[in-house]
Amino acid sequence: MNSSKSQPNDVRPIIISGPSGVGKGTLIQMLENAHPGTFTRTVSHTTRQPRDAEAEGSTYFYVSKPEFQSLISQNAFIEYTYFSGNYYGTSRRTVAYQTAEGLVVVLEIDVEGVKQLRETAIIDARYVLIEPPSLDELEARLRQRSTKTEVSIEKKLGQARCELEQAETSGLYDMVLVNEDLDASYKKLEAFIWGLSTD
Ligand SMILES: Nc1ncnc2c1ncn2[C@@H]1O[C@H](COP(=O)(O)OP(=O)(O)OP(=O)(O)O)[C@@H](O)[C@H]1O
Repeated sequence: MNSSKSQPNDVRPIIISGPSGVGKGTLIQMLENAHPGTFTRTVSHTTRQPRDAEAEGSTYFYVSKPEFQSLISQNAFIEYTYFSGNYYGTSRRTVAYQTAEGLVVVLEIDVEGVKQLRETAIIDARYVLIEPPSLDELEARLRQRSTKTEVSIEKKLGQARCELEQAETSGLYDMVLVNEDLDASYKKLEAFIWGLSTD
């Protein structure tokens, strides 16, 4: 594509969802590699302690629990979650700053999160669902990628079934992409972002 230098006309954040192992990270990395300076992932806020080599503002913004809770009450997050004893959230302001700098923010948000965003209209974004060609293929990708135990692969497949059923709610996504052939999927995603037809 000839757009490697030009920014898309539509710079609204791109929200990507889909089950674990479907290829979200792979496709996002391909976008970043092909269009340096166009896309950015967002930096989340967290209450967990920084690990070695993690820097404030590049891996996370580190805040205390009371600070995080105060931000929640100010409606500062597009979405947030409490996981393993800590909060994690995506701040509206961070996304707005990145967008104002001319970057297209790419966010990975699960189907439940997307439902909430659509209901509250808290962010003006474009929503993409990545689906596997089949659950068997998803299982193959999860196995190929990981050293995880049988239990955790079964768990991910169970979650995938639920997520895909939920995602069928009409109107939730602007684009549904079945990630069968990776290069073909990438081209469709790129064309969608640049508002080009793939017919
Ligand atoms: N179209 C494709 N065909 C075959 N393999 C693929 C395809 N897309 C991605 N993969 C492979 O599937 C595996 C899972 O991909 P990836 O890690 O990008 O998934 P993900 O959706 O980001 O998962 P998670 O949400 O768990 O981070 C990787 O090994 C990747 O190389």
